[in-house]
Amino acid sequence: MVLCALNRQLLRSSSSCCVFMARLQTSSRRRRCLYSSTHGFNQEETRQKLRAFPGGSVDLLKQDSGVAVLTINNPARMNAFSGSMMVDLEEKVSQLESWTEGKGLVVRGAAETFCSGSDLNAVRAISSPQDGMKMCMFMQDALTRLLRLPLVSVALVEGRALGGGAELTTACDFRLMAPGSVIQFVHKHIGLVPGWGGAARLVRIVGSQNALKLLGGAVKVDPERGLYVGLADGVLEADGDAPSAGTPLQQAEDWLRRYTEGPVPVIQAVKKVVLAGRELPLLEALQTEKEVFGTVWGAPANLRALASKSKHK
Ligand SMILES: CCCC(=O)SCCNC(=O)CCNC(=O)[C@H](O)C(C)(C)COP(=O)(O)OP(=O)(O)OC[C@H]1O[C@@H](n2cnc3c(N)ncnc32)[C@H](O)[C@@H]1OP(=O)(O)O
Repeated sequence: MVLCALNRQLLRSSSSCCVFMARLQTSSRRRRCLYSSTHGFNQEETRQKLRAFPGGSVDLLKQDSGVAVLTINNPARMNAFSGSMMVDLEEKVSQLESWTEGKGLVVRGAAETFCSGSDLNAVRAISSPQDGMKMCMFMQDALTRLLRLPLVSVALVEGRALGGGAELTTACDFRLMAPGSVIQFVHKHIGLVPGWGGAARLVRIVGSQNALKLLGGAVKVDPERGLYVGLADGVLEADGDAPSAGTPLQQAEDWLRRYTEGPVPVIQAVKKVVLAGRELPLLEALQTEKEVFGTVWGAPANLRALASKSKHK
């Protein structure tokens, strides 16, 4: 009886694991959106609405090293997200989904500050609950897909990451903070809670106790506190303290290198198994791990390593 139940569970998890694997596959076709018409969501219609609030851009630079740089670019508004930038972000995520040679991603803001969240002018203009929900679903989809990319990603936080900007940092695998930088979930101060998936992700990163403190108190998280609560994974050298360390972007790329060094299929496989463990119940995560394992076992990188009889001293 117990075995039957276990078999049934395995069968169920095996089919949902296949769905998860299919979602993980890097392909040139556009991904299925997190929300659909059953949720009252039409992605194309929302895109059109968001484009009515122009300004700034989200820029993508794919490098031969396999590490891309995504820049939130609206310095006149402390890199706040206009509507057209939300559309830009989703398009850049689509481009990264089909980047077969990619291994890593740095997400940063232009002009030495990260991002001050939603453009408050757009927020005021689309303050109806229906439009707010559409923007929320659009950004949840874009940021969930950003975190699910088979790339190891890091948010390079200089200056401030406020509101939606703080949420964006949680859509990366890691966060590096520059001296003097601040991550702050200011939502409570403007009568909101995170809506871009930031609360759900924050709980997974720092635990529910710390998440409640950071959201409930709209706490300013500086690098020291960031390391303490586990929101930050590293702190950059201050400008001038160690000139040889390079610019913040160079430091972030150097920091990321230890995770992106190696063959593309292996790096992508590492990210996929961690993602499965992060998002799926145990049985489904195990199934996915098996599928991903099957893609690297006996593959060229594996055979080369075996032939070289490498030692791990
Ligand atoms: C679900 C998403 C929820 C959200 O993200 S809601 C948005 C949350 N973010 C905020 O409330 C940030 C509000 N802004 C601020 O607190 C301050 O501007 C900030 C970022 C601390 C910078 O302060 P300062 O260094 O004194 O600079 P400043 O205030 O003069 O700002 C320079 C220019 O940038 C503008 N700005 C900053 N954040 C903005 C935003 N989110 N939307 C629209 N415009 C924004 C600000 O209005 C100012 O423009 P201007 O020079 O007056 O034309």
